[in-house]
Amino acid sequence: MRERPLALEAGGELPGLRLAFETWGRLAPDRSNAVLVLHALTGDSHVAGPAGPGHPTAGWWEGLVGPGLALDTDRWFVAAPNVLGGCQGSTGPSTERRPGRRWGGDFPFLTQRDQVAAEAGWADALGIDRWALVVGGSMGGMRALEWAVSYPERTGALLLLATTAAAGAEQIAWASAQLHAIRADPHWHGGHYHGTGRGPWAGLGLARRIAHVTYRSEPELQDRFGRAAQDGEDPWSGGRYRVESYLDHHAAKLARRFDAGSYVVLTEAMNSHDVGRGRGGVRSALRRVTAPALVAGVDSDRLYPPGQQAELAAGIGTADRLRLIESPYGHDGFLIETEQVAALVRELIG
Ligand SMILES: CC(=O)SCCNC(=O)CCNC(=O)[C@H](O)C(C)(C)COP(=O)(O)OP(=O)(O)OC[C@H]1O[C@@H](n2cnc3c(N)ncnc32)[C@H](O)[C@@H]1OP(=O)(O)O
Ligand SMILES: N[C@@H](CCO)C(=O)O
Repeated sequence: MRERPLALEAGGELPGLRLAFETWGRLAPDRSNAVLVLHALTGDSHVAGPAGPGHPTAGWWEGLVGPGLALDTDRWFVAAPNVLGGCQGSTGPSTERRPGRRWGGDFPFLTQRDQVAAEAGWADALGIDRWALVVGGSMGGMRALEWAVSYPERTGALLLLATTAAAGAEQIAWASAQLHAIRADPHWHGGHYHGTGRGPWAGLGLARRIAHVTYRSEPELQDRFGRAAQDGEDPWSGGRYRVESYLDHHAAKLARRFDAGSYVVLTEAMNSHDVGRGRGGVRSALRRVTAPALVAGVDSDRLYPPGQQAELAAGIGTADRLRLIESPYGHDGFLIETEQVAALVRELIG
């Protein structure tokens, strides 16, 4: 819980904010072994570990964090906050603004910088002045970059995965379609639906369908599903193609575990991302990074194409050449190809 309100970049302030977090390993007496892991849009603080109370699924980077793994918890103290504006324990639209009243559609507009400022306050509370490594992919990579630019003295090393210096026109365009899908749902009610027993779940599901296609690659979808019909269904008489059923599954799964209001707030925060804003542009901002850095893209990523990571690798003076994760899975490759991510972690801090 932060005592002071957080002053927001767009104006106004957010009082009484909380960030949920998880940690693994032990913080060294000199506090030099702390690693910050930042999750993507619908991720959470449960980076590793089994499913259990409060965690309907196993960790999303299972295989990366634990004894003997790349983020070896016998050596590193790994910490992961749930992003500000999210819905897995941190303050967001679904949390109470005051007793009995949720934020809903009154939750303020956030930027990645606001979210990182909140994380810096949380790091202060943990007593961590400097991270040995800050790592994140996609939206987590945006925040990792903001950490390295806003707080170079607190960022010991930097690993950026499948991310960008600034949200591009196409990324904003895809996001815009998703925002419209949610806001067009008759149960959206301007974001004030919490506690009514109903919500814009159809809209959130539609947003996830749109997003999920962008998270995967065309060859993967073609190889995996082709033109096949879903078992027992006929697309020519009201049934679905197998790929439609797959998207329906991901839509329903997200609608069960994620808040639409958070999806809107986080998507708008991603759209706002421009590390160069107020800093003389992207190139000038990237020159602020002092941490040894690695930047990697996924070779089949059509949402955050490797050209965006090439810009980062070229602009960050301390970065090595651009690395490519080889994967058929598109943007989600940074979540799925954990062995290749582990190799990058080891190269940077191993
Ligand atoms: C995994 C979590 O949700 S953890 C919670 C935190 N979440 C995050 O961090 C978000 C990050 N996760 C994600 O974005 C995705 O879930 C990923 C990237 C991990 C998914 O990657 P993959 O393992 O490649 O999953 P994939 O896209 O193949 O989907 C598999 C699911 O589709 C289902 N599926 C496959 N084909 C079909 C079909 N024709 N019809 C219906 N369902 C189908 C599978 O049964 C499986 O279901 P399950 O996930 O409920 O077990
Ligand atoms: N599948 C990931 C990708 C976003 O970068 C998520 O849902 O968070």
